Amino acid sequence: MLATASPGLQAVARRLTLAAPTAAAAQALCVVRLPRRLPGRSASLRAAASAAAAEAAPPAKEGAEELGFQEMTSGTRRRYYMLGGKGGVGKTSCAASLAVRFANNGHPTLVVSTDPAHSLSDSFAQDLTGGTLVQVEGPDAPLFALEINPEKAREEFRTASQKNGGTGVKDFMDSMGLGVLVEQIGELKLGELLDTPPPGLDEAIAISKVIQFLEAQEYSMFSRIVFDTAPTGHTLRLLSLPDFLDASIGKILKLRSKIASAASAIKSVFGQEVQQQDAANKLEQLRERMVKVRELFRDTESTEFIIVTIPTVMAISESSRLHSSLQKESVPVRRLIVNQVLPPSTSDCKFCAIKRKDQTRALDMIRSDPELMDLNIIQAPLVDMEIRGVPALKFLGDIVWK
Ligand SMILES: Nc1ncnc2c1ncn2[C@@H]1O[C@H](COP(=O)(O)OP(=O)(O)OP(=O)(O)O)[C@@H](O)[C@H]1O
Repeated sequence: MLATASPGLQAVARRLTLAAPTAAAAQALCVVRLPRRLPGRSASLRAAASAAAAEAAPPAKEGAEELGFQEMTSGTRRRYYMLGGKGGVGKTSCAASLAVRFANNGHPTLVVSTDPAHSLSDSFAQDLTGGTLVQVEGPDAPLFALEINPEKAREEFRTASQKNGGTGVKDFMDSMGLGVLVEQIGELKLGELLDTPPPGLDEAIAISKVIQFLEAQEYSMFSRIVFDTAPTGHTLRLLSLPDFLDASIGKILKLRSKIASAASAIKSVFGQEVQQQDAANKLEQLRERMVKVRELFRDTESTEFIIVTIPTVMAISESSRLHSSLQKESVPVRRLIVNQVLPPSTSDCKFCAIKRKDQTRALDMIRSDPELMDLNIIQAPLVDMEIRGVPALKFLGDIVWK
């Protein structure tokens, strides 16, 4: 693209990609300038935030339900917010900024990443890795982060499945004329199910792990839980996963009961019954948790899925498909964040004018898309530097979550 661009455009593009975010670059690009000094709570920061918010205010939409931050923060009953969308649109930045905003409004908050490629640590500019609760330094009320390691979470199921079967059992059952049952188990590919999991299983296990955690006393303090989910494809597969697991685990459990009587003989020779039982129990547990994940996703009282997008045709088309799939699965969606919107400016920068026109077209597309037009649209401005660290997230959060 650079090769065919005009010299002027090339110069701007070079500045876009190479330059450190200077005041001049920000002005040329008409982005919202993040205050250079971000002490977090200074009056100048608040003033800058509200000026940017006024600039980037979403157009009033007739007939749309008014959904502000007030509504998100009211009440102490626990609520879950899941942010999802296409890769790279700003899911983590929006999720982390929402978590900071909740914490600064007095809600003990937990922000969880279930994306196998975590970026919470990068976003908060703090080490939050390790798969356990880590307190985020900075906000007024307690804010904890949890990066779930899907690989680790899957390990226990894989271990159980590896114990399931083996040639010793097969030979023994063959000799008893029951080899066909072992083959049937083999066909179910129980081991493979967990060794090379179907897409979405990692994410499902990660979320189910969180549900398991949330039942523990240690987690009872959190009144707001924000999920930074994996990109769209994972989310969609995750939603269809409980049915898939229901079917395969259901078959396994049926077979287990068929085998039960014959297996008692095996037990005395190989001690395998206990292991079979163990694997089946783990799978049954997994299935139960998947059902809970599905219930959580569909609970309109406590859960909301927020789609994050950017004003480009490709991202909006994907958001439209995502919303359609979420609706089919009865997942409550009420808000759409359009991130990285160029705020209005009096600058005559040609690049910005073209870019803004493109974005305006994309925003119009949202307003006429049957899947998206009824959602509450929140516009988040493009700021002139990477949003990293609590003060920057607070800045973004104050603009986005009004
Ligand atoms: N409004 C914004 N203005 C400027 N930069 C932004 C904005 N929102 C996000 N970014 C930047 O865009 C990059 C990607 O953002 P982020 O990691 O939040 O996206 P993501 O959707 O979570 O990505 P992934 O799909 O890879 O997890 C980051 O460098 C972030 O700082």
